[in-house]
Amino acid sequence: MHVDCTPELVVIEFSSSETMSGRKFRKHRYTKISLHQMAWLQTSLLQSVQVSRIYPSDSKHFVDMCIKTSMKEVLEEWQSTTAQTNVSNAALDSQHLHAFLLKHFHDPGRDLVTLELQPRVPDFIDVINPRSLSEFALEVHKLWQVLYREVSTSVHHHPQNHTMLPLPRPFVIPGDRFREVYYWDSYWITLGLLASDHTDVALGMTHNMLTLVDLFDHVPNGSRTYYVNRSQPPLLSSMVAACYQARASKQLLEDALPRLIKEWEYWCEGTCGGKAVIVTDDSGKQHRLSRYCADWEEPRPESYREDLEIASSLQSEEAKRKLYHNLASAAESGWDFSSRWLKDGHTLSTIRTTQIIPADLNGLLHRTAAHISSFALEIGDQALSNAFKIKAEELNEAMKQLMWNNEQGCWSDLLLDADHCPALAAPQEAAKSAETLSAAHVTELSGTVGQRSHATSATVPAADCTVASPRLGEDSPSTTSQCTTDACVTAGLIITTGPSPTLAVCTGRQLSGRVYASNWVPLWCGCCQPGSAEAESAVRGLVGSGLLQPGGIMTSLYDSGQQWDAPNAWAPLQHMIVCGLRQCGVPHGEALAAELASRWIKANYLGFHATSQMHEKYNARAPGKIGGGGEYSPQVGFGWSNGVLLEFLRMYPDQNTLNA
Ligand SMILES: OC[C@H]1O[C@H](O[C@H]2O[C@H](CO)[C@@H](O)[C@H](O)[C@H]2O)[C@H](O)[C@@H](O)[C@@H]1O
Repeated sequence: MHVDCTPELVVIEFSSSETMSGRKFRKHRYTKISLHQMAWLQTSLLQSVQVSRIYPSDSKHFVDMCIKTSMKEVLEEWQSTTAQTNVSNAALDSQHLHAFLLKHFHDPGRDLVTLELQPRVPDFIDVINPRSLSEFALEVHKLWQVLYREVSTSVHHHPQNHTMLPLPRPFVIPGDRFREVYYWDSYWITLGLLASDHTDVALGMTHNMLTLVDLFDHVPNGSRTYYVNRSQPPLLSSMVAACYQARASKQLLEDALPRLIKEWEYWCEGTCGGKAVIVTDDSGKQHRLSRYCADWEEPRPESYREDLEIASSLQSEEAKRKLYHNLASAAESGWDFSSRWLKDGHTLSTIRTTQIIPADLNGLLHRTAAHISSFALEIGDQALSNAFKIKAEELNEAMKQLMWNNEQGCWSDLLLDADHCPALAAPQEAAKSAETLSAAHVTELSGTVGQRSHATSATVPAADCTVASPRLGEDSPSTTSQCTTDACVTAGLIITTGPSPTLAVCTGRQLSGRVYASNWVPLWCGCCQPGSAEAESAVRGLVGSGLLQPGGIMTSLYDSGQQWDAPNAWAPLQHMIVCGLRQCGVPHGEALAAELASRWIKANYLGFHATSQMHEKYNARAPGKIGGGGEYSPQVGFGWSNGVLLEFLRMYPDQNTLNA
C-alpha cells in the first residue's frame, strides 16, 4: 500500500463476486485488510442480515461477529446460496439465513480476551471524604478489571476474519455493546487509569492510538474496520500530555510527535480531504477551520437498519448518499446524534453535519497545536515548536473572529452553505469524475480529487444578519441585531478556489444561536487568556445558559429525543468544562468548577446506589437518574464515566456536603 497521506482514490473491485460492486475510497491510507473489510461491509449479505432483524436487539451484533471459515468461503457460499434460491442480492428466508450464519460465524466476543489487572488501591481513595464516597470510589476503581481486554491471537493471525483491529497492547473498553476501543472515550479512561495508578495500562492505550495513526494516518472512531472511515474528537495529544505528566519520558514525546503531526494534517491541512475549510471574516481575511466529514456514503454497517429507515423518506439516491455521509460525519463528532446537526432541530433526515464548523472541534485542534508546540520545545526542537505555536495562534484568531459569540459568552458553531460549495460536497461526489479502475482486488490511483476552480455565488444569511431571541429551528441565529430579509440576501455566499485545490473559500457564514455545552469546550482548550474579558464573559455565559442543572451540565437546551441533547448529561462534557473553569483565572469560575464537579459526583453516586452500575449518560435534571434517547438502549460499564468520576474525586476529595 501507498504510505503517504496524499489525495488518493482507492478502488476496490471483487470481480469474481456479484455481491460486491466496485467501491471507491478516497483519502488516507487504509490497510489492505480494512479495505477488504470495508468492501465486505457493503455486501448483500450484510444488507440481508441487517434488514431481516435476525439480531433484533442491536444492529451492531452482526458486524461484531467473527468469521469461522474465511471471508472468501463465506462470500462464495453466500453467492451460490442466493443464486440457488433465486433471490440474488435479496433477503433469504430467516431459516436459511440462520443456518448460514451458524455455519460461518461465531457470536461477538471471540476477538477479545479478558485479562487480569494488577490489583492496587491508589492513595487518593483513602483521602476521600465522606467514607461512603470513598467506598464508592473503590467500587468504581475495581471496574477497570471488568473492562480490561486484549485482542485474541486469532485477530493477529487471521485479521480478515474479524472487524476488530489488531491492537498491540491491552486496553479498557467502554463496556456493554461497546466492546472495542473508542477514540475520545479513551482519553477519560486514561485519566481514570492514571488516577488509579494503572500507569502502564494508560501508556499502553496511548501506544495503541499512536499505532493506529501509523496504520491509518488518523485515529479511527473505534478499533473496528467499520469505524476507520472516520475519526472522533481529537484528544490524542491530551492523552500524551496526561501520560507525560504521570511519567515524564521524553521518549514518549519523541514517539508521539510525528504521529500527532500526521493527525494534525488529517484534520487541518486539507491534503487528506474534506475536513479543512477556508472561511473569510468581515474584513475579508481568510481563516482555516475544520469540520467533521467522514469518508463514507453508505448506511453505517453497525446501524444499517436505522440509517435505511431514516433515508426512506428521501427520494433520490444522491439525497440518500448525502444523508449517509452526514450521519457518519455526526458519528465522527462523538455527538451522535444531536439537534446540533439537524436543520430543524429534531428530524434526522434534515442532518447537515458537514455544513457546520464546530466550536469544540476547532478548540480541540487548537489544544493539539499548542501541545505539539510544547512537546517539541520539551525535546529541543525549537523550529517545530515555533511552527505549531503559529498554527495554534492562527486557529485561536480564527475562532475569535468567527466563532466568539459576545452575546452568549461562548464560542458558537458556524453554519456554512454546503449546497453551494462544491468542495464541501460528500467524498464520493467530489471523486465522481475519477475513473474507476478494474482490478482483481485492491488498486490505488493518486492525485485525482479536488481540481476545481468554480466561482459560484449563492445567498445565505451572514454573521451580522440575525433576529431577536435564540430559538431552536431552522438556522436560529445568535445575536439581537436587526435583520431584514434584504440584508440577509445581499450578504451572500461566494465560493472560489482556495489556496489549496481541496479547500473551498466560504465568505458567507452564520453564527449558530443554539445553546450546547460544546460552546464552552474552547475554555478548556486555552482559547482565551486566563483572567481575560472573554474568560469572564464565558463564565457569565455558562451561568446564564440554562445548562447548569442539579445533576450536572446538560448537553443542550433541547429535548429532541436524541442522546446528545436535553436532559442528558455526559461525563466528558462535565470534565472539559469543569477543567476549563478551574484554569480560566476567574475567581467565580473556580468555585463554579468545584460546585459542578460535586453535582456530578453526587449524581453518579446516587445512580450507582440505585442500580449498582455506572452508566454511559445521566439525566441532568434529576440527580441519579439515568440518561436515555437515541438509537440504542442505555449502556452500562462505563469507561469514561468511571474515568471522570475518579478524576473528579482525585481533584476534589472533600465532598462533605454529599448528603446535604
Ligand atoms: O452504534 C452507534 C454509534 O455508537 C457510538 O457512539 C456512541 O458511543 C461511543 C462509545 O461510548 C461514544 O464515543 C459516542 O460519543 C457515542 O455517541 C459510535 O462512536 C458511533 O460511531 C456509532 O455510530
